[in-house]
Amino acid sequence: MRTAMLKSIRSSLQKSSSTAAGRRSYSSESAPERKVAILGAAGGIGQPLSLLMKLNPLVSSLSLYDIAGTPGVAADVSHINTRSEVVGYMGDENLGKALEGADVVIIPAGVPRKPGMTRDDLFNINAGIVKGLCTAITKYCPHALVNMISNPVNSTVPIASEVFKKAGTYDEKRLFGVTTLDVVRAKTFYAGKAKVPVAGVNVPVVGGHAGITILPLFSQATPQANNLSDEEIVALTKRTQDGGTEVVEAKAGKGSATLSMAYAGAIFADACLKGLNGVPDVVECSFVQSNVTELPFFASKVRLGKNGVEEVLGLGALNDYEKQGLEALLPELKSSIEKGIAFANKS
Ligand SMILES: NC(=O)c1ccc[n+]([C@@H]2O[C@H](COP(=O)([O-])OP(=O)(O)OC[C@H]3O[C@@H](n4cnc5c(N)ncnc54)[C@H](O)[C@@H]3O)[C@@H](O)[C@H]2O)c1
Ligand SMILES: O=C(O)C[C@H](O)C(=O)O
Repeated sequence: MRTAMLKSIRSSLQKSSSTAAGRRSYSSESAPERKVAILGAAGGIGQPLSLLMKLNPLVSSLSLYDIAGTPGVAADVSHINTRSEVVGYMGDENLGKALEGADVVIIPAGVPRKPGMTRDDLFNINAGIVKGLCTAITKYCPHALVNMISNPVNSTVPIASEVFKKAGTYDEKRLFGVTTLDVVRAKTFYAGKAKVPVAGVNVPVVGGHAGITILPLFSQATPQANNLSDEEIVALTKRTQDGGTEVVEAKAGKGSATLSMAYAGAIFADACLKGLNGVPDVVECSFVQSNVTELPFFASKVRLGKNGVEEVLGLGALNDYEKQGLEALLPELKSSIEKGIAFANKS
């Protein structure tokens, strides 16, 4: 999937460098019309994500919304000679127009961490932002696939589900917490340690998206590396769990992961679009409503289809270390989920 996306980005870029590019018709123009809305499009994630979605030939309409700054981002991105029409919308009064008819809504709106903060420290601000945006989704595009990036994902996804339930629009197949960055990191770190080409690596990451709730399953990594010790697997697990903090500390007060997140968000949105378009066997990890554990939401591999989630796949066989990790994460994840549900129902 990633290779396919890179190919399509490369092919778009190659076409851009041709003088005849503007007159060429792209084969993807025969793909269905798809509107993608990005809420928080002028932010650190929003801007590169807008660029990557503009490069995606499956998108015919790209709607960029933020409380400020979107006219500039939209004008800039709109000059790229790819398929989608780009429109920027700014301010609450334009949110409805931004969302109307959207097939996929990606939400990176909200504040990022600073060093010393946990993702849960963002709850007080981001919970309200997500609640407001999801309320608008119930009115203007209740059938859209929602890709939630705003942190704490372990709570913002339950908030969204409650907002949708209250409005009578909830469809568990259409709500996703974006945990793709954990998979991206696990692949990169594993390939580096195992000394295998990263392009062919796959690592499922399950649980949630914060600290120990992020559980990479290196026992299921492909290709299986036999050259890694137990200590190295523990270190890889910890690095994956702390990947976000590694970036927050390196940025030293200037925010959290934006570029790698935009990449991960673009991969996940691309998978959603492929699923909607009927491409078979599109599988990504995501934090979704789930029966895989006793918790109502859990990240695991998910098969995407024409209605969103087609199948939530099980965890597969875990080794003892991963079983311990699973037991350890459940209480924290449960309390983050409950915190989100309680917030959404408070008013
Ligand atoms: N899921 C993940 O893996 C992951 C990875 C990285 C960051 N994040 C989270 O993504 C969020 C955004 O991070 P960032 O670095 O882009 O932050 P940022 O501050 O650079 O950008 C956030 C944008 O949201 C906008 N915004 C605020 N309130 C809004 C509203 N009501 N409607 C629309 N837009 C609104 C802001 O104007 C800003 O442009 C943070 O919560 C961060 O923790 C999640
Ligand atoms: O770590 C953060 O605060 C941002 C994001 O969740 C990440 O994993 O990079």
